[in-house]
Amino acid sequence: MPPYKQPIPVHVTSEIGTLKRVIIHSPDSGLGKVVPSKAQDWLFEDIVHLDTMRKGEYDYYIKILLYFLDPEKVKGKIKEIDAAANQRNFYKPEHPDYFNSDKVIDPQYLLADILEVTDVKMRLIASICAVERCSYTTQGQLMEMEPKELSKTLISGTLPDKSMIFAPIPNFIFTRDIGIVINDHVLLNKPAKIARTREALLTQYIFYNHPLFADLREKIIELPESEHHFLLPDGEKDNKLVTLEGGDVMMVSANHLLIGCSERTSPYAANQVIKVLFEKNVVEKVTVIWIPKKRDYMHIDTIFTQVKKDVWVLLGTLSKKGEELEKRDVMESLMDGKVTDKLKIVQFIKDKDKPVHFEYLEDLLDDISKHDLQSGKKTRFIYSGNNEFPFGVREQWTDSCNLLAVKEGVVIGYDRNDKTVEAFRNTGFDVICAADLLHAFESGHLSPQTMENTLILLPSAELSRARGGSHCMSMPLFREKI
Ligand SMILES: NC(=[NH2+])NCCC[C@H](N)C(=O)O
Repeated sequence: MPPYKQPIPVHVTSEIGTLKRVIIHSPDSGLGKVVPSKAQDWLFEDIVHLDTMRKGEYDYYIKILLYFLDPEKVKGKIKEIDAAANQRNFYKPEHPDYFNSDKVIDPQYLLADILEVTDVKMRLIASICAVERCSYTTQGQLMEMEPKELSKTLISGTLPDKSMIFAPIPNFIFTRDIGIVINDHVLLNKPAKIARTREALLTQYIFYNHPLFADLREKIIELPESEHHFLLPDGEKDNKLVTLEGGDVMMVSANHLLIGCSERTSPYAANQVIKVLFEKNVVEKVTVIWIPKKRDYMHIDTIFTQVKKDVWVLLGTLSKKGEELEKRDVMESLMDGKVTDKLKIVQFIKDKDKPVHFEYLEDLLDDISKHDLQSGKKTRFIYSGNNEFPFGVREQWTDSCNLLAVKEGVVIGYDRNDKTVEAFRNTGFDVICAADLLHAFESGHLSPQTMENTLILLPSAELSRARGGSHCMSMPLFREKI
């Protein structure tokens, strides 16, 4: 069997252990089909320029991930890969020159693999056509397609002749939200928004059918709906909704999972997750964080992420810091409308009746650093926008708090969040932009193994308009233990 077909280990016990395998999805043509009248429904606030997003931004993300996770694919080859004559073929999952890594994995590639099996192909086409309300003729047409082309079509919604048969799924680049690895289990998502339904369906088929995940089948967790949910009158349905997206789930240490209750993840789903995980003995502790149901904070990973055992980046206005500032200067808050939306944080421990309450986000994060991760150091907090009004909220909106750790202390973020970058520098971090980092890797001045305490800046004018950062654009499958 070629390496891509052998089962791979799947295991994540933290947010910061050295990243070894990850699922990402390069912006497909569907992102270039978003129209203003649909942008809100499809969860975009703006129209992105696809070419710039790919060449000028996302391709850097891929090269950096490959340098850290699968260096042979890129080391010494960057010039060649990006030569105009090669037309970005290295980045196209359907092309023979595709980088084809089993460490940095695109679901489009996996989907093409599983569509080789006729039974899977038939069932998936039927399911998608039911959801997308396609005609019987369209189903037949899809059945005739080659797996690689079909995979592209099922994602982008566009046939090879460029006609559109259903809506794109432009948020598929945010692979964080499709599923989450919790120790050696994977929890599949139940998206809250219709725009993300097809992503969940494709992911379900990939995890249940691709040979890479053959050893994982018994460990896939799907959340059941509440019993007899279909009998509930409309008014009562809301309380029993089971919706959950990966941006609200964080594996902070082997025994401890965080779940956000947000615009996207319902309390009922959080309850189901806790039940299943405790029953299966997957974790001992689950902390639920209620955040305001607002577009700006769609998931908890838009409010905070982890950088090192003892360092976190977070939004000040929702934290202790925010409240301290408010108390200090009432007038300022009256003038600028800065209001602290208080979070509610409750921790459940297996076999203990009484949950533990945390007043502030910093208290919880400090507890994780000191007790779960044994950092042995004073916990440090880096605030979005350096906590200066109005930069904290401005930069949070462009994902200053949504960083992906490729190893402990080395994180990828966006280049546009100047004040947050300044805050990183003040905390002793090096800051380097993606292009300079690649030069330094190619010339041998830096190496992924020796780098530490660094914020890597990704160009982000287009990517940030899709409302997600590098944390959202990654679904870690394997991280080394810390
Ligand atoms: N984990 C995340 N924060 N994901 C961001 C998803 C952004 C996407 N446009 C949406 O609204 O769904």
